[in-house]
Amino acid sequence: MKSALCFSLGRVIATFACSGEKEVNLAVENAKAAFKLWSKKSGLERCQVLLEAARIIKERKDEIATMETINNGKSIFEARLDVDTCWQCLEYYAGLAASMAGEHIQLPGGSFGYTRREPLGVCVGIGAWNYPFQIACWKSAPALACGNAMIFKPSPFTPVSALLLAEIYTKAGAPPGLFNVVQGGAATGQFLCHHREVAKISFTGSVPTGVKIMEMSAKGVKPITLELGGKSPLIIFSDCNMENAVKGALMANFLTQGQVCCNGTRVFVQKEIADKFINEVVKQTQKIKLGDPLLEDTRMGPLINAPHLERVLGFVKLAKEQGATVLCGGEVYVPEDPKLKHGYYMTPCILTNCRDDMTCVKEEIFGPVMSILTFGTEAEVLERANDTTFGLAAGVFTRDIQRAHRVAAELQAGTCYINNYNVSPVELPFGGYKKSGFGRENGRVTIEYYSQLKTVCVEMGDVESAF
Ligand SMILES: NC(=O)c1ccc[n+]([C@@H]2O[C@H](COP(=O)([O-])OP(=O)(O)OC[C@H]3O[C@@H](n4cnc5c(N)ncnc54)[C@H](O)[C@@H]3O)[C@@H](O)[C@H]2O)c1
Ligand SMILES: O=CCc1c[nH]cn1
Repeated sequence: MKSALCFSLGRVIATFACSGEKEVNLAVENAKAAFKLWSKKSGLERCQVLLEAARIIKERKDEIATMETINNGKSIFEARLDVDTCWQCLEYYAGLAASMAGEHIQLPGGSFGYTRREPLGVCVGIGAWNYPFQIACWKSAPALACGNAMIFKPSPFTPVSALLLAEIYTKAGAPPGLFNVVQGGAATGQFLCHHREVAKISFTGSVPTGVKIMEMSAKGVKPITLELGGKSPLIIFSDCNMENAVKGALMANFLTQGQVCCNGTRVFVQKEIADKFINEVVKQTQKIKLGDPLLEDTRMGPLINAPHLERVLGFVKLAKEQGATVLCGGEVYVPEDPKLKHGYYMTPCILTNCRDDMTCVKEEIFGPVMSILTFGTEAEVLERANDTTFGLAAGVFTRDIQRAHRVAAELQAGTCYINNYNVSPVELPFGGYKKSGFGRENGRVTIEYYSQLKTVCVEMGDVESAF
């Protein structure tokens, strides 16, 4: 079976064989062998390998970013920022690996107990196509730090950059098979999820696939992390710093051509400033440079593939039919450069006159489409912002510090941004409420999702038998 990689510019750049059951079994066997060695290493020894891998990522930043741009279509400018979040992630979990420890608990009569934080075994990571290298790092770094092995399956639309990570871990001193990449789509993913020897699955992707992963993991009673989709609200109060709010709205909608899970695509603007905000946000959106993603000044490249472009354009068409007004964009874009003419480009789109019941406001579009809604009061906007089955992220722009924290506390979302949007420092946990999933990536807490706690109870006296 072959999987063709379609570069977002419309050309096939490589083909990969999809892994079947036999290859998945082999990857699991190799991972088990690597786990035996790796899980016996001290935290400091694991830290050293992760730090060396982070160093190599930094050293090869431009090469990895270029590969990611070719892999996915995002601008080289953004791909470099993604790579920064990757080596930072490895450095962060390297530090935690070295300092991982259990507790000592004193019991009566000199007896005591202690806890050991132990790895789970062979973990599986399954990734989406929007942040291919970053997703592979965000999953593998905490997994390896805790002493696990990982088999990673990238999306068949972006199979390339995870292979670079495998090469880097090996160069950094990881045992062969510790981080293995298998290629393929749903069938390969299913072999991995059903495998008896797989201890944990960490999945990033859509809600419907997340439901299937949950069903498969339930059969094997396997712990899972689900990083799923969103339809996040961004609330702009009239007392905001307008310039920052406009910048924030662009950051919340147009990174990676709008194909970002936590995008704040429902932009609620307080009525008093709506006209001014809308004018400015349209002006700035029209300035975004589309084109060859490998050029330094490009800020938006093509969407991932033709069916996805059609789907996103379909949302814009439906929004118009349902009464929304297109203030800019929402159209196919054909760059002047003839070598780009087969790319899947569209212009970034701003919709106004939106209502909460419109499809563009309710469903995840996963493209460069911002829906603007107006509101009157804080209580009203909170109710509307939370009226969604998703809960990945949310944002608020205001100068009123009490209001900012009050609103953040009321928003039903895993991450709330105050006066910024779509920054992802590795120190902060990231993950969803409601149908956006559960479990977390990044931050100290992720150690708990890749390890299990063993309690050792030690008797220092004689057994007091009940019999
Ligand atoms: N919350 C997050 O951190 C996060 C990050 C990035 C993307 N996403 C979400 O991902 C979605 C877009 O990504 P996508 O289109 O690649 O998602 P998708 O669900 O179609 O695919 C994700 C991965 O799952 C695999 N897969 C598909 N069917 C499977 C099955 N039955 N069993 C096992 N594996 C299977 C795919 O091959 C791919 O590797 C959006 O909804 C987006 O919001 C979420
Ligand atoms: O797509 C969602 C994951 C993400 C957000 N920012 C960087 N990565």
